[in-house]
Amino acid sequence: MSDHPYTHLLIPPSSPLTLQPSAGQGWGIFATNPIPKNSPILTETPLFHIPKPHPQITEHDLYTAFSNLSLPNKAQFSRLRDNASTLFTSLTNAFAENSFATVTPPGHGLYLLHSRFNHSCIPNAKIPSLDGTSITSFACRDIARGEEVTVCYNTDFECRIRSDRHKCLRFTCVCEACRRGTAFQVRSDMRRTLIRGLQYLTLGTDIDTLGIQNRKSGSHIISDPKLRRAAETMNIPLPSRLLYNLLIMVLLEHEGLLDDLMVQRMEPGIVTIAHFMQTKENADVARQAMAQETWLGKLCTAFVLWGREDLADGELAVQLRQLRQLRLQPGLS
Ligand SMILES: C[S@@+](CC[C@H](N)C(=O)[O-])C[C@H]1O[C@@H](n2cnc3c(N)ncnc32)[C@H](O)[C@@H]1O
Repeated sequence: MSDHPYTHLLIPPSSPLTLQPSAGQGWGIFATNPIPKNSPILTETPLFHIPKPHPQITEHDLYTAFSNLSLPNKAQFSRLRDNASTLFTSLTNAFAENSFATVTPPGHGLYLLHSRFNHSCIPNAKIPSLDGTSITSFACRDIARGEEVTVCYNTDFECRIRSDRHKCLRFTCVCEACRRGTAFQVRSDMRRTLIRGLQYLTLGTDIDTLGIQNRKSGSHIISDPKLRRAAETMNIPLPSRLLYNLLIMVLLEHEGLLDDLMVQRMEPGIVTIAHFMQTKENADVARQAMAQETWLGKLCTAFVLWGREDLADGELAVQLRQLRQLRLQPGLS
């Protein structure tokens, strides 16, 4: 182990991290000190950046980029191994396993250290989308000294079950949510199936068809045809919409996925739904629910709304249908 090429990869002294073997997943990055939730973990600039979409990046582009590196950087690059074991068979393979997409400028960069983070379906770290070519990862929950730092390699895994996730990953994930035969894994699949169904009810479409017109819908998720039709035509009443969204938050929390970034993404929509209600009794319950401290508290308080309708249901359905039309137009997101 002492002479493994990764022991020569340079970690900035300011980062509380070390590289070491990780059971069943090659090597990984581990915390050498506690890392508090929301604090930065590691900032890294790419060894090189290629301003092209991935399929257009050729072996020749990579060879040119490699040739232009300084000698110490060439040496760093030469330490990369396929999952810490064998040499990569081509620059294209090495780049595929060690690069991240950047948004501005559009392209892909080769990041020696962030590519050493192993994947977890319940990660403790995140890498926000890249503005500029420098990456900073941060802790999405408290990380203990000695704990492995992990990120989720895909963006929509919160509503995908184990078998579905493994098709996307191309390796057999060994994280807690994937360890077969455990009670946690069984419950995890149940929670993620429920989240996917609840998303169908609130968005009117399945994750696999989101934003795509005329594609086979994932409508098997909701078996009741009446409920499915109501979801697809955006006719789910506001009180149910609120309950479905609160239930998603509770399920995400139980799954260990409700970090601050997720709350920032989800909360504004839930607050809007609560404020949109026009039937006074509903609006009063929604206000009381939203004043509760925890997501479970909000859900329990809102539960009396189950099965109710609201005066604003029709107006909301029209607005949501318009919004969906806009999203489906090319160039709009
Ligand atoms: C970008 S590398 C991560 C670092 C790698 N472990 C190393 O030693 O260089 C991605 C590869 O690590 C392995 N890996 C990452 N996360 C894993 C996980 N949760 N379970 C099993 N293998 C994992 C897989 O072989 C994957 O193709």
